[in-house]
Formats: sequence, C-alpha cells, structure tokens
Amino acid sequence: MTLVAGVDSSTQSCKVVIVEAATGAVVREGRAGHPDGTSVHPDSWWDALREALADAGGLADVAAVSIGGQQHGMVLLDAEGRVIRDALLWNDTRSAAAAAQLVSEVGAEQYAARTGVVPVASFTATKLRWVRDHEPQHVERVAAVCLPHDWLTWRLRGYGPAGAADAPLGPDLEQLTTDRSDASGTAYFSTASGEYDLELFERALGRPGRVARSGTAVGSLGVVLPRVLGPAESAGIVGELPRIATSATPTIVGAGAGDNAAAALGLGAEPGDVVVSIGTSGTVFAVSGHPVADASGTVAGFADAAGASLPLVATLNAARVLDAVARLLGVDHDELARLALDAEPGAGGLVLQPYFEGERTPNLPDATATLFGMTLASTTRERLARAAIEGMLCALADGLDAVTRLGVPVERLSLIGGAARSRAVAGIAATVFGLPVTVPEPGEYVARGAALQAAWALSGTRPHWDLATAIEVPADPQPIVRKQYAARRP
Ligand SMILES: Nc1ncnc2c1ncn2[C@@H]1O[C@H](COP(=O)(O)OP(=O)(O)O)[C@@H](O)[C@H]1O
Ligand SMILES: O=C(CO)[C@@H](O)[C@H](O)COP(=O)(O)O
Repeated sequence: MTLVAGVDSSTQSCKVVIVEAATGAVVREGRAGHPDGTSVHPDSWWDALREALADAGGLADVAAVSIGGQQHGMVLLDAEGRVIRDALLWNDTRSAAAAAQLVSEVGAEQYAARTGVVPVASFTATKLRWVRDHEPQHVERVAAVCLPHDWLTWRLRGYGPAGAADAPLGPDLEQLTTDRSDASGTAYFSTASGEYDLELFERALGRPGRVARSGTAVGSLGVVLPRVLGPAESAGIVGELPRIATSATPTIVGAGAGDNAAAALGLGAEPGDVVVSIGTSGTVFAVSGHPVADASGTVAGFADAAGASLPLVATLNAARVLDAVARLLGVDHDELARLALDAEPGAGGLVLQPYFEGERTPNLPDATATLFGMTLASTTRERLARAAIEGMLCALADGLDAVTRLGVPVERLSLIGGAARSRAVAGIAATVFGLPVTVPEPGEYVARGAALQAAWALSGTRPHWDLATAIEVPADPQPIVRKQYAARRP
C-alpha cells in the first residue's frame, strides 16, 4: 500500500493526515498547536510541523508529502537563510494604511487587471510596504521573501539558516519554491499569466525582485522570490532531518498550496461548487475556468492548485466569533449549538455585527463588533447564541453574493473548517444562504488536498478520491435574517 501525507499549517494549528495514495482513506493523523497572535516567528510552525509529523507516526513509510498553509503571511529571509523578523500574518491589520497607499499609487482597476486582487491589509505586498515604511533597518537585509507554505517546504527539504543542525543543506535561497495558488495571494503575481509582477513587488518593498533559479551566483542582484511550480511538479525530496523518521527511499515533496486552494482539491470541487470554510478566517470560494478581476476588491481573483482560478471572499471573523460568544456564555460548542437551535431565525431582532478583529470584507480594519437590537425580550442566552452564528454567516452570505455577481455559477454549497463541526451551523447556514448545504464527513480537508497533491506529484496523474457526506440540509430560506443584518450594515 502506497502512503502519501498532507499538511495543513493553518493559523491555529498544524494538522497532518497520512492516507492511502489510491483511495485517500486516512491511515494516521497528527496535530500540534500554533501560538496565538498575528505576528509569529516561523520557527514555531516548523516546531509544530515536526511535532505533528511525529504524532502522525513519521514519514518513514510515506512516498510523498505536500504542505498546504495559511495564505499571505510575510516571511523575510536574509542571505544566511535566517528569518529577519516575525512573520506578519494574513489577519494582521497594521498594514491597512500601506494597502490604501499602494491602491492610490497604482489604482484599483490596474491592480485587479494585473494581479486579480486589490490590496487590503491581508496581502503580502502591503506588509512589505509596511516594513519599508516602519522598519527600514530590515529592508537592505532582505535576501528572499516567501510565504508560510514556501518556507516550510524549503525547511522540510533540509534547507534553512546557515549552521542549523536541522538544515543540513544550508541556506540556498535559490531552492525556494511556491505554487500559483499561494503566489496569487501576494498582490505581486498575475493569476492570469502565472508570472510575478516584479514592478509591483519593487513598488511594495522598494527593492527589485527576481525569481529563484538554481545555479545563480551568490550575491546576484534582486530579492529572491520562490520559483512557481505547476500542480503536479515536485519541489524535491524530504531532507535527512532530526526528529523526522526518513526512509531509505526518498519521500517526494509536492508543490504545496494556499490552504483554501488545497481544500478545493481535497473536496474535488468543480465549477458549480461553492465552498464555505469556517476556521479562523471565513472564506467563500469556487473553482472557476476563468480568472476573475473585481476592481471593488471584494472578490479576490486567486489561482487554484490545479491550473484554474479560485475567486474567493475572506472575512477575518469566523470560528472565533463562536469561541468568544461561547466563552461569554460559559458554555462549550455543543451547548452553544443547543442554545442557538432553541432560538427562532432572526434571534428576536438581536443582530451581531461580528467585527471582533476589525474586518477585511468589508474593508474595515479598525472596526469592532457591535450587538444591535437588545431589548428585555431579545436579550436571552439562546438568542445571543443564534445571533452569533447568524452574524458570522451573514457576512459570508454577502461574500457569496459578490462571487455570484461575477457570474460564477453556484449549484452546491459545502461547509468545512472547525466550526462546520457545530450541530447548529449547517442548519442555520441553510436559512441564511437559502441553499442546500452539504457538510462532508468531519475531516481535515486542507491536509487531504495537500495529500492529493502529493499523490499527484508521485504518479503524475491527478487522483480522484471518493468523498463521504455526513449531513445534507435542504434549503430553508429565512429572509428576515439577512434583512436585519443588512439594516445594520456600516
Ligand atoms: N464544534 C464546534 N463548533 C464551533 N466551532 C468549533 C467546533 N470545533 C472547533 N471549532 C473551532 O474551529 C476553529 C478551528 O478551526 P480550523 O478550521 O482548524 O481553524 P484554522 O484552519 O484557521 O486554524 C477554532 O476556533 C475552534 O474553536
Ligand atoms: O487570508 C485567507 C484567505 O485569503 C485565509 O483563509 C488564510 O489563508 C488563513 O486561513 P485559516 O487558517 O483561517 O484556515
């Protein structure tokens, strides 16, 4: 039996699944936590990856592995392969003014036409501009810029800071790789052409960039950007690393992907399928045959991990909204779900605008959350629980509207991510979206997509694995919910 592994290095944790290459059946799993915060040292992801791999029984019997990861995070490396500063993550909003500045210099239409996206604080380019403006002491040291999954892929292959025991191959920056899906979240890459837009990179950091190329002389001009691999390409092989049981036969390392694109692979999403993921971020995305350019900036025209496009809307406030309200009510997630299901659609007029962490869609980086419609009658535990789920889902339903307005077809909606495990979320989603909702069997779909990519790199042919459905909820439109929410829109 040939085994392959997939990794989801996400915001809150690192998850590993080891599956049969032929069927996708899960054989072993592992996980490890990531630190809190929106500015994180990449070493903590590397530690978590090794811990999660060990928890999953190691890679000794695994033929190929691939890494899906949280998108957009800015990893800066110096010429010795050292991390220059903590990575600024996708949910760090300090670069909101830098984003506005870049858009005013280039124009929203131009950005959308050249890259598929209009920068907001989440995108890597805006973080580079923030560093240029606020930490100029770092700028001249930057020898390479990469993303979380690019850096972990490089580390897993045995590269890393000069002299580190767990980086036997040393700091060869020319070995950095990425894929289209993650590169398309930088705001200096064209989804349509599959090439970096080096003028936009230089505009952001104030230094010229160039693509990594083996054999380039040390000291060559330009900041190194990872080479963009195709969906079935491999980045190399797993290095001989302490704490990772490696086999006599080399373990191939796949290209890896942004987490949402990996989830689309893991679900086997096709045109007509819309995926709603409720993890730290809330995302709504679809696989599309055509690149999308939305100059309003609501829909990001990302690339997928299989050669197509992945129009996507992301919110900053998703599963953690439910965590916060459960904490406030002093209950666990099962009890929160029970409470919510005991309240009526619309929660008696209680509306939670869930901008706890600022918001990205709509672009309100400094916003805070607000509870509207509190009366003596509406202010109950049940209605608060329901308002939390409804508010979080209404923000995503606005996202779905934006995706469909661009002509992306919607035939089926699948719900994934940590909060899809809630007993209440799928049922309430059917009232808010007004569509049938499918929840696949609980599982790590980003990691599964990465594993599928690993199997693809191994055999050269895209595998098609069966997917088991746990819950199917028929459409149950309750227009009152979105009407109330819309009335409170900023
Ligand atoms: N049954 C549940 N109901 C609601 N939320 C849940 C449930 N189980 C887990 N979660 C939440 O899901 C989130 C983790 O989801 P995950 O998709 O792994 O996040 P990420 O990929 O962003 O790290 C956590 O905030 C966790 O509290
Ligand atoms: O910023 C985005 C998508 O544009 C987020 O979806 C990140 O990719 C983080 O994902 P999670 O860790 O929340 O799954």
